Amino acid sequence: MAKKKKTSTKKIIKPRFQKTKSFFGNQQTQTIIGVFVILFAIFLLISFISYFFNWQEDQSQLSNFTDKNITVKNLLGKIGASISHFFIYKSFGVAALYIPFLLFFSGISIFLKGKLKKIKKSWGWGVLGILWVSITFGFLAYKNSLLAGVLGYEINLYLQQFLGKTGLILLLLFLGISYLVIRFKLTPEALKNNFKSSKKNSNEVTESSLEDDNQSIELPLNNNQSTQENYSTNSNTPLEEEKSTLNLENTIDENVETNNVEIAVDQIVEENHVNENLSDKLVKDFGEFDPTLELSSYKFPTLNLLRDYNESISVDQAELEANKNRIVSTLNNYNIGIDRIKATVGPTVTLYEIVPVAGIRISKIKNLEDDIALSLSAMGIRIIAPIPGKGTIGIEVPNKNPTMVSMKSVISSTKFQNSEMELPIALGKTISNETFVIDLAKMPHLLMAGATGQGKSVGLNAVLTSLLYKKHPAEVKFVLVDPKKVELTLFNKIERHYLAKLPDTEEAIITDTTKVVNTLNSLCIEMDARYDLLKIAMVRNIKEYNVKFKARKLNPNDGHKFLPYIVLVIDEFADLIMTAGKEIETPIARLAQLARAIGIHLIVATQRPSVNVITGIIKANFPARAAFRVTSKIDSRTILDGQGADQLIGRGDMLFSGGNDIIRLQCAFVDTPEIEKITDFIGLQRAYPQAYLLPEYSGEEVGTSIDINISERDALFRDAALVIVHAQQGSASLLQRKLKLGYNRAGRLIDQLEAAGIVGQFEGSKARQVLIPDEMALNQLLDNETN
Ligand SMILES: Nc1ncnc2c1ncn2[C@@H]1O[C@H](COP(=O)(O)OP(=O)(O)OP(=O)(O)O)[C@@H](O)[C@H]1O
Repeated sequence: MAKKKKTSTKKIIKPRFQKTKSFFGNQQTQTIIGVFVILFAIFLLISFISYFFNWQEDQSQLSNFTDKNITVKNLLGKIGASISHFFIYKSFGVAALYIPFLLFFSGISIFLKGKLKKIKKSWGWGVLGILWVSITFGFLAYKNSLLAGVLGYEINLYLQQFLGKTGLILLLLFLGISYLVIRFKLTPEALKNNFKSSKKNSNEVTESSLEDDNQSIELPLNNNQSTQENYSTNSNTPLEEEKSTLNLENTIDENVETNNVEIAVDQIVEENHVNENLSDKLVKDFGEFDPTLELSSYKFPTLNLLRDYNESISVDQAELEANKNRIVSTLNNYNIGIDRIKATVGPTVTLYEIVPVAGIRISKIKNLEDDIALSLSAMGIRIIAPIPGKGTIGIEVPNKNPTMVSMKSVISSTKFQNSEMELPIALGKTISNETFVIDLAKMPHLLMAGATGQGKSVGLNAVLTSLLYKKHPAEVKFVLVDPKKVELTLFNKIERHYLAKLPDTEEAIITDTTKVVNTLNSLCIEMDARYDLLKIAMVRNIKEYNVKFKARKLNPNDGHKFLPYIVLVIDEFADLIMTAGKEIETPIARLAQLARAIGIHLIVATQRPSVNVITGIIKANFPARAAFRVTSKIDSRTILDGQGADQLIGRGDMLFSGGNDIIRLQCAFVDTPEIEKITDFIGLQRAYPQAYLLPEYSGEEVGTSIDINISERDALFRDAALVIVHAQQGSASLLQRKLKLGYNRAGRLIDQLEAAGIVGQFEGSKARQVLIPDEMALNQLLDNETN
């Protein structure tokens, strides 16, 4: 609970704070502020110094600050005199001189983009020091008004009242010593060590000067006498002196014999060491890695690009009353008594929450759904029995005058604006008129279904718009698949900002089935590559990886890079499955199963949510489903695992299931002109040199070579041959249908069959001739080949 409260306060403060932060974080602003502070410090220093010489004469003039006839002697005029008077005379006395120095170093620090923390620290200590000096002078030199300053003197008097003079002396001593100990780490040990090291330094100086005096010592083998002298300078007691002399004599004797042999000693190479971990140093020097830097001047689309609609929900009291009466009387007809009834008016539907009298079975009301709908003579009635989390029964009845939910209203909601989700999507509004925001990164894939004209494309646009309003081009990339070739074309304008594509392709938006297969396989390669990067970085998901990369803990020379999220949007999925079958389903299923951790998320929309389109394996990996109106209960069950989507009223009325509960929403409406404005706004800004490039996938071309090696034949070659021979018809579409293959693969198989001499040559629109009469002949041919 407490935690919740905390986040909500944070949410309110953040946007304004972020603006200020980015203003001050701006390099130009920092330079200007830095220069200003440095010059102001110099201004203060000059005026302070000048004040010490002229204060008595200037002081009397200050009361007439605005009088033109009155002049002051301070080098920096009336303002200089006034400021100095305030800081020196009225406040801290001579200690105020430290203020310009503090300002000067702060200015330098800001100018050189130093750390704010350091500046704060030096000010903290500086102000304490100034106070201490001022109070101490207030106590010791109270007669000199410039030494102490009024403030220092007054504090000193105040403290004297409580502590007496001796007490104050002791307190000042204690504070002064504590200051030195904490600020400059001045402990007795430190002083002792300092003293020792300075003594040692002076010894070293003496020794080295000795060496300088007696250069022959460099070659001890030739000059015994001086060596002895040199060593003995280090001995302390006479005994030690004697020992060392003895030892030396021995060595010297040996050396005398060998003194002609030269010895070359390799220089000892000292390894370099650093005091700071490299990544910490990099972060300190350059700050955290900022992925948005390349497009640092990028501006997010503004809210005024979105249209305003008249959106205030009007509550029609008469309509509410009439519906209530009809509900009560219908239920009474079936002997269901009602205890209480409450209405919540939403944008498209009104929820009537009913508390039945004790003893009524909920299933009884649920079974009467159609009868109630009939008696209310309205489509779109949905009965929720019971409402999860409440003991009531809900009946949703469409409003006579539904209200449109504009994209602007959901994008501008604080719920969306303050959301700290990875991939926030404002889908629409709930029945209680709250903006409904979901995190695509958590879902992690979304399946959208709805009959034609019920709002799917608008829904997809709402998803993309949400991401464009919240994510920088460096953070998210879209792969758009649009077989209809019309829905997503406008997004072409933001290709170099937000889209990803295969290398060597012209259009980023994919409309062709072959390219879809290649792109899906390329995404699988990207997925595997990302998993490798995650493994090397020893992190579990893209979020942790990017945090580590930003903290400069991953070296770009090892292949590490900032990983943007990739959102794959497929419109008209049914079309693709029908034309390319397994070739599409396999990579989709693979991506859906594995891609969540590495930041690839799928949004798949289909008109036909039938089981051969949304297969078990796809369904199992898409826990989040959005259903617009569908035409049958079966379709509703396929998409939502429950009915209800067939009861919706269309035009963006939708049910969303995030895994458990099903929520009724009115999808936000965004029109083509609005999308055009947004994409224009983004598209006209500076962009990356090209779209984000996906890894190359070398899908084989159709029918390139007839000379196909037996070992390179498709695994389904024999099955395909059988199909063709049985049907006596050499067509690729037959293979597609019978073997559930994609167009490409079927085409490749036909080529292989031609190379094997099973079918004849390509004859335009006619099916190819089949050259093998029956299965036996086929077996014979294939067996001969292997022998
Ligand atoms: N959220 C909404 N609010 C209000 N009206 C909507 C909403 N969504 C869709 N509509 C209306 O329904 C029409 C059709 O919507 P849309 O083009 O999204 O349908 P669709 O499901 O994509 O159809 P198709 O599958 O044929 O492309 C829109 O032109 C608009 O008038």
